Amino acid sequence: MSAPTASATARYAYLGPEGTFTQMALDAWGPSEGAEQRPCGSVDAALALLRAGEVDGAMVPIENSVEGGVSATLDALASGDPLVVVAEVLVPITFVLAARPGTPLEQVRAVGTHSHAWAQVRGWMDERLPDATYVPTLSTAAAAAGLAGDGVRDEGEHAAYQAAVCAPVAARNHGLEVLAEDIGDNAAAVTRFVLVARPGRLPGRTGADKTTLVLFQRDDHAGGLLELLEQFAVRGINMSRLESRPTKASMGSYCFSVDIEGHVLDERVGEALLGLKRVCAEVRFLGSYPAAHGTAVRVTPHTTDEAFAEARSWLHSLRTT
Ligand SMILES: O=C(O)C(=O)Cc1ccccc1
Repeated sequence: MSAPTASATARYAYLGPEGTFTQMALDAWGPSEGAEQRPCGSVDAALALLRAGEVDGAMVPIENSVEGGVSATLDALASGDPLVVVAEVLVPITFVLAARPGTPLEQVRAVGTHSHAWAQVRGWMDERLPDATYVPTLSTAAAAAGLAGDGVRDEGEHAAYQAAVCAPVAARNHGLEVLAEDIGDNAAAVTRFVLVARPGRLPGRTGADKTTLVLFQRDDHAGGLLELLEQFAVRGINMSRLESRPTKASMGSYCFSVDIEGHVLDERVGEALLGLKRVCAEVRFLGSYPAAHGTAVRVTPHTTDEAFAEARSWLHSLRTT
């Protein structure tokens, strides 16, 4: 099937409200003029709309260069009705500290934001607001909205924090004052977002592709993880992410969430999947899609499609003569 492109009539859910980094990723992914954007309060809510068929795709954060994997997304994709990643987007992140107009920095005792944003401004906070406590919110823009009193249930309800860490656009949207700009500890911080769809849209091969898998072991035994990893190693497949997540079935039971370089249509990836299928209790295929960096995967001479085809025809000749 063809690679997905943003379509004017399509409907996309995203981790909202308006002004999140996830919305920036959705805007950066495709020309969304005419396309419907549906902000959702959580990653789970966005994926539920997708599973229910109410939207055609959902943009969600999956990983960032400072804090690692976004557990809510990894877990939601590892269970429930199958979904697949059809595109990835990298967004450079710039954080501001915003407050209701007239709030001096000294009056900030608590700060609201998304857990991944907090992890990226911890150094700045330690230096400038060492006594401030952290109040987790479902997104950075939700923290800004809560501060401004926008969208709160009860008129009298006020946020339990005096400042929010959010994108400059979220501060603007809610009429907040920026107390400090560029407060991220790592200027090179990047977050990776994925566009998820219901299965049935396998993006074409580009030569610079990634495949995402969740691997469930049959049982817990010595060398179990090695057994999974060697399926990639012997076929010259590089991994770009590996995380263990609890399966939630029992204490100590983990599955492995993995990104590898290559497309399911590549022979070496197909062969690795066959190997994994034999040794795993379950292999969940979460899609093959173009890598955002666009750099072609380096393939060693003995793991090209041609090398596999040649070996297969040699075996066939042994069996048929
Ligand atoms: O809360 C947001 O704006 C998001 O899109 C999630 C997030 C939070 C922090 C860094 C990157 C993405």
